[in-house]
Amino acid sequence: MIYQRYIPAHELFSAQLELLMQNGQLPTVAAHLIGVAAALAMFWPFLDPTAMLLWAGAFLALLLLRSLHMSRALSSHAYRIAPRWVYAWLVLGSAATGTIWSAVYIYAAHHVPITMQYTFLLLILMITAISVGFSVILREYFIVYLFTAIWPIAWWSLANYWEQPYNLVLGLVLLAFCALLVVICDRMYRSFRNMISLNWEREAMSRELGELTHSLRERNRQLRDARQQLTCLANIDELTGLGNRRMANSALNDEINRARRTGACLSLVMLDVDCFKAYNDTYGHPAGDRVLQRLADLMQRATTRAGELVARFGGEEFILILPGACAETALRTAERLRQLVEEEAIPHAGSPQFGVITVSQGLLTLEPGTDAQPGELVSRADQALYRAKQLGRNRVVVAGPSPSADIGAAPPG
Ligand SMILES: Nc1nc2c(ncn2[C@@H]2O[C@H](COP(=O)(O)OP(=O)(O)OP(=O)(O)O)[C@@H](O)[C@H]2O)c(=O)[nH]1
Repeated sequence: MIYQRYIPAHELFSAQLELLMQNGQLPTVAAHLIGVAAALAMFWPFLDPTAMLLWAGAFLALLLLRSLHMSRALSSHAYRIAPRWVYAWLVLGSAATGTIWSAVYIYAAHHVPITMQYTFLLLILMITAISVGFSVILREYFIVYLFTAIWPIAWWSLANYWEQPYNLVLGLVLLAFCALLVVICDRMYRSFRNMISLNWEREAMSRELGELTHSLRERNRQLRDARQQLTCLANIDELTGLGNRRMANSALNDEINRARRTGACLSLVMLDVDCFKAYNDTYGHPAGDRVLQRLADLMQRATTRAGELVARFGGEEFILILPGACAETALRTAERLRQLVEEEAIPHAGSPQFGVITVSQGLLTLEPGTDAQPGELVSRADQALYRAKQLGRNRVVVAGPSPSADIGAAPPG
């Protein structure tokens, strides 16, 4: 469809019909009404008034029918559904009105003065000239009118050349007039058709462009979604739904830079499940997985402040990044988490000291104005965690300036 640039013949025909009816409906009725009124005024003294009124009534009824036909065809879109049928009726109406005018002229020629007769002819020619303006959209439609309204008068004039002095000349002039109008009408018809085709092509192209833009937008959206999904997959730990090590590293980097810029504190907690190997050995690996998921929930409950992030750093080790938290606040958070885990009371027969799942944590705070690399911070927090394990597990150890200065903040209760 996108490569089609020429209007199909049936669509061109329907468009011509539509244009003809839209533009021609009013001028047709108006021109013929003026013609009827003028004919009545001119012939009233010479012809039988009753016959004239009957004629005018019949003509008006015909005009009304034509107008109704056009309105119905336009509103029901019949010109698209059954264009041939609509066209046939239009041509029939055109032939009927043309025939009426020529018949009236020929009849009046025997009953009215010659000046009146020629004035009437001028009137018919004027109506024809008005018609040419819009009815050439469909060449044949106009030609039918021309050959029913003017052509018979021309031949009648030639056939009766002896009756009136100018009949011969008039007949020849009218024949020439018909020929001229046919040529003009053909030219106009071609330009109208080109205009419709061009219009159609422009509309088709802008429609295609619209569809193309729409599908490109849709494609972009899909790509954006896919990218988001990929980013998500690349940063999320499948088991716990927390961020993974990759996300943690990137967040830590960002937070160190932010802390450096704003001069705020930044704390970091490394957390490890105690005696987890024993748990796996006792309860099985799937049960161990479920414990990790429950712990992930607890860690999220303990870190609700804006900007705080929990990630799975690897295996059964987790990291908590606490932007803006100085040592005291961070210790409170870590301790609350330790208690939450303890209170969760997940049975752990393999934990000789506690009998439930516990966690050890190493906490490190980056004081304002201190510079450090992410790896260095993680390593120092890890050392504090190692100390927590050494000191008996289930506790938080705050990293000091050196490993020997680490502070075991929360002895097991
Ligand atoms: N179920 C489960 N176990 C895991 C996962 N990742 C690591 N582990 C287990 O975690 C255990 C870690 O054991 P260790 O490093 O020896 O430490 P631990 O037994 O926790 O002892 P401490 O750390 O000294 O208290 C190993 O048995 C791993 O198999 C996991 O995704 N699911």
